[in-house]
This record gives sequence, structure tokens and C-alpha cells, in this order.
Amino acid sequence: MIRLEHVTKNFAGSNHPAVDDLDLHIEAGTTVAMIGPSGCGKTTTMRMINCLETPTSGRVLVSGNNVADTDPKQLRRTIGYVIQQVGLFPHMTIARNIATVPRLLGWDKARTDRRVDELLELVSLDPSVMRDRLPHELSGGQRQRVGFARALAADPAIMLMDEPFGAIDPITRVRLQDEFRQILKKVSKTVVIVTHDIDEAIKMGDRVAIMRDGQLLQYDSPEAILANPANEFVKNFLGPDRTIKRLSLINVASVMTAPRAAAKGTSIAPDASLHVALARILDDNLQGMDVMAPDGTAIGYLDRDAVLACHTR
Ligand SMILES: Nc1ncnc2c1ncn2[C@@H]1O[C@H](COP(=O)(O)OP(=O)(O)OP(=O)(O)O)[C@@H](O)[C@H]1O
Repeated sequence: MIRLEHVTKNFAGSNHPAVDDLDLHIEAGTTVAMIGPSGCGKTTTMRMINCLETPTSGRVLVSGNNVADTDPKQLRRTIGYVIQQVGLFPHMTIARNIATVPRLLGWDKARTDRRVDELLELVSLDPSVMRDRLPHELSGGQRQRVGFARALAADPAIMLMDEPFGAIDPITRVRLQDEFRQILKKVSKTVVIVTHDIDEAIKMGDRVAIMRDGQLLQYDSPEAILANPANEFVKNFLGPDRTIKRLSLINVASVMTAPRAAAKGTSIAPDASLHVALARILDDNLQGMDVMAPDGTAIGYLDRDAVLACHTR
């Protein structure tokens, strides 16, 4: 879907390439999280995909076409772009902001209005309340939802997201990560997300690309990277709690055993992560927890030792 072949980017006046002979293949329908220290070339890489920057050498292919041979404006209408500061037009209503690309594409009013309402609902904003508001009348989290809806408006196959949660408070951030991830899976997009936050990369990415000094150090699933960091730098970057981070990728349902006959102790949901489960087991010094479906039926039992076994596996 997206292929970078030996891509190098040198900016004038710099004696070090911002991106250095980068090879990256992003399969359709997957989410790739790009992460690395400040200045390692993440944003430049992303901006070369939608032609906001031009490679000094190498090729960027989108759906098999070299982006250098396509009309950049046309290309950008087929690629959703979400940035940290959202970039909503301050004097335009939320509806008009979301309708930016549909209007450029010449959609009629009825179709555009329908799409705006559908997208507002998708990002959990009430159309009747939000449609006619101006951006400054929204919270930061709500503005980020609108920015996301705007990027999705013309149903692009590709979404580029540059630190989309960077300016959001930690609680809203986690909620938005969960929601956006679900939406992106549901609408089946190919996504590149740039982040500074390793936990966010692990959570959002089907694959994680770790960069340093313009080079790609490791590109693999979060599980594989956490289990086998390519080198000391990646290992340090992942942090001392990397084995605990792995628990966030495993859900309770996958390790629970049969329910206990008299299930009435502390309970946990089957889709909770083992990371959450371990925190509760340690906080309350539990031997285990009953696993409850949303309707309150006991469907399994999570034993403390089973969680610890995954931790050390
Ligand atoms: N327009 C530009 N002109 C000159 N140098 C630039 C330009 N844009 C980026 N750079 C340089 O290229 C390198 C990579 O920048 P880039 O923004 O891609 O890094 P990043 O990994 O996204 O960083 P951050 O995490 O801080 O946003 C940096 O050294 C930066 O100073």
C-alpha cells in the first residue's frame, strides 16, 4: 500500500540527512506507529508520503504509484492527515470544517450534510449540538475528534496522524486512543501514526517502526519488538518495564480458565489486559479474579500465577 524505497531526505544547510536510506513497506489495512527520539525524521518521513516534502533520493510509492508522478493536491485528497494542533479553520463552523474535502471534491449539499452528521456520530459528538459551533467553543479533546472526522470525510484509504494526541490530557488521551483505534479498524484504513509515546505506539500499532538519526532500527509487531529488541538503543528506548508492557498486549480471555463454582470475588472483564489485571492483583494482593461478562455472568477465572507466567514467558 505504502512503500518507501531507499528514501533519503537532506535539508539545505544540514550536514546530516533527516531521513537516511529508509526502506519501509506498510501493508494495506495495517497501522504503523513511528517512534524515535526528537529529530529522528518521523515527521519528515510522514510528510514525504503525502508530498509535503520531496525525497532527495529514493521513491515513495502509494498503491504502486510513485507519488513524485502524481498531482500533490489530488494525492492529498486521498490521504487523511491529522496533526497535533488539529488545524481547524477558526472562523468556520464544525460542519464546514469537516466538509472541507467533500466541498473540494464537489459533493452536493445533501450528501455533504449527511456525511458530516455521520462522522460526528462516529467520533461520538452530537451533530445537533456540534454542527454549528466554532472550534473555540470546543474542548481540546473535542477539537481532536473533529480533526479526525475531517480527515476521514472523503473516506481516504490512508490516514496519516502526526502526534494526534500530543496536546491532550492523559485521561482523554487514553480514551481517544481506544476510540480512534476501534474506528480505524472498523473502517479498515492504512494508518501511519507518529508518536513520542512508546505506550501509545504499542497500543496503536500493528507494527512499530523505531527510528534514530534518520534510520530505521527495528520494524516489527509490538510483541516481537518487546520480546526481542534489535539492539541496546531499542532496549533502552522501550524502558525497564518492557516485560510488563508485553502484558498490555494480552487480554484476560486468552489466559483464563473455567469459571469457579461460586464466583463472587473480585471480578475483571474478559477484554481487560493482563497489565490491568496484574496491577489489581498486586494492589489488592489477590490470588486471582473471576472473569465476568458484561451481563454479570461468570465466564472464567484468572489465576495470579497464570498472569505471572505470562510476565516471565
Ligand atoms: N524544513 C526543514 N528545514 C531544515 N531542516 C528540517 C526541516 N524539517 C525538519 N528538519 C530537520 O530534519 C530532522 C528531522 O526532523 P523531523 O521533524 O522529521 O523529526 P521528528 O522525528 O519528527 O522530530 P519531533 O519528534 O521532534 O517532531 C531534524 O534535524 C530537523 O531539524
